[in-house]
Amino acid sequence: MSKPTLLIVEDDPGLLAQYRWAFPGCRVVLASDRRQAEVVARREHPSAALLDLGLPPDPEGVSEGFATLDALRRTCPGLPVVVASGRDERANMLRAIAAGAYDFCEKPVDLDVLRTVVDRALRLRALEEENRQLAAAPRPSPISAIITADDNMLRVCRTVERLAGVSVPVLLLGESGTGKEALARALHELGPRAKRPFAALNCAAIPEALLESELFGHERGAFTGAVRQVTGKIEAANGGTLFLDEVGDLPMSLQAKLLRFLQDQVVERVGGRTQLRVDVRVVSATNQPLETLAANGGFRGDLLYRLNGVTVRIPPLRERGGDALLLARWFFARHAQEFDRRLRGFDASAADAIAAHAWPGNVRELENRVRRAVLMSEGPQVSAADLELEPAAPSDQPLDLRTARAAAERAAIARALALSDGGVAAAARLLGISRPTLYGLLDEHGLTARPGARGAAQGADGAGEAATPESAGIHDNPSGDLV
Ligand SMILES: Nc1ncnc2c1ncn2[C@@H]1O[C@H](COP(=O)(O)OP(=O)(O)OP(=O)(O)O)[C@@H](O)[C@H]1O
Repeated sequence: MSKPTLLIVEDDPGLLAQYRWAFPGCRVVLASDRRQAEVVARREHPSAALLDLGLPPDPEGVSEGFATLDALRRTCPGLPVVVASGRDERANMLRAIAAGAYDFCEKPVDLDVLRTVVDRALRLRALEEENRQLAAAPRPSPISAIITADDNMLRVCRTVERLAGVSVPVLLLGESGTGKEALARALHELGPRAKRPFAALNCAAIPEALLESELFGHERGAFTGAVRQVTGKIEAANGGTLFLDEVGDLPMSLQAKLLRFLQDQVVERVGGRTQLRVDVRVVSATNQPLETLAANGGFRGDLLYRLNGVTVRIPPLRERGGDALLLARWFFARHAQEFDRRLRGFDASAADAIAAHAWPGNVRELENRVRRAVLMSEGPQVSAADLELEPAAPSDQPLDLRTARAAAERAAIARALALSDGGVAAAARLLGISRPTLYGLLDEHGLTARPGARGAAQGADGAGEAATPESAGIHDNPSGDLV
């Protein structure tokens, strides 16, 4: 863990020298007036501050001290500031507390007392930060195969989780590659049928002539070439779940037969005479507007009614906030490991292009592009060209200023996250803002950091930070920590 940063604002060189060594558990940064205090606070994001109220140009009064307190509270909201002031200045101390100071210490300070007060302020700050991170952490999807931080998609996942426990037929509506099959499997695996079979049939991928036998099976000799008895998907799914993908492509003749099965839960193999009782949960999916099809006579209304006990609409990837980048990083990590490629994530062009692309093929398209890029990339980082994506065109930026600013802010954050591989501390540094501010903006824009990156980000925060300028009152100490 890196040491917490303590900002000390004091104009007395003797006291500064004393303070410099008084907090071995902290990285101490110094400022001797309001301007320096603001500069250092903005750059160093201290966890606590100690502030002398008598500062130049009013070292005998308190006006500058109060102005500095105000400035610090504006620069670093939530920063606990411990105020130090001369004896018999109780009224000032109380005024400081009323103005938002965390605590006060009388001068001349007793270092042991001061250490205790500062320590308490630091612990408070750490606790607040931890709570904030927990609150802002991406809520995990209840379905392990689904990576998302988008509220609507999380709602879909929770619905699927709830529906898994009951056997109602579920109709999944969504564009190709949005995760319909993944969710159908989740409906099966999270429910009581999990130990029984899951059988999937893509109604659009099988020629009409073979589809009936695929679904219902056939007896030996049922038709030319039927040399042996074959079990259909419905029978194969007995006790478990049958997933009918692209159900909108089911030919009319089979729609009637499927309806009979759904009504009676019995199947008859092609060429057979016996009716077999089965217990099958049906989950179906389509990217076609079934209701319109039904209204136009292209799909049986009574079958639609049977299939959609509950309809779950899956949003396309382009409507899922920052999911494209989140998923891209996730697939990147997976495939870089799979292919043993030591790449350093996405470059800026890739991050921009991923955020700008409309993803007509949704998650499947995204995974394919990332997999290919991981395999083919020749540079240290994956670029837009590696992903075979057009560089993001600035021309579709909105003209309305407020929207344009929000879009630009969102794009910059997404880009910084991608460049820092989802690490919050590094992204905040790239953006020139504090981590708390970034967490706030992530919430505002519905973006997420790399799941699990928060701890790592915290650890990395102090480590690589170059905080120097003497002008801002920062000096080196022999231990190598900045004091
Ligand atoms: N949110 C997600 N997180 C991780 N992987 C996902 C997610 N959504 C989809 N996938 C993966 O993307 C691929 C495509 O998903 P899936 O086959 O479930 O889509 P689909 O909607 O059924 O597509 P189609 O309609 O073309 O059959 C699969 O490999 C799936 O595991």
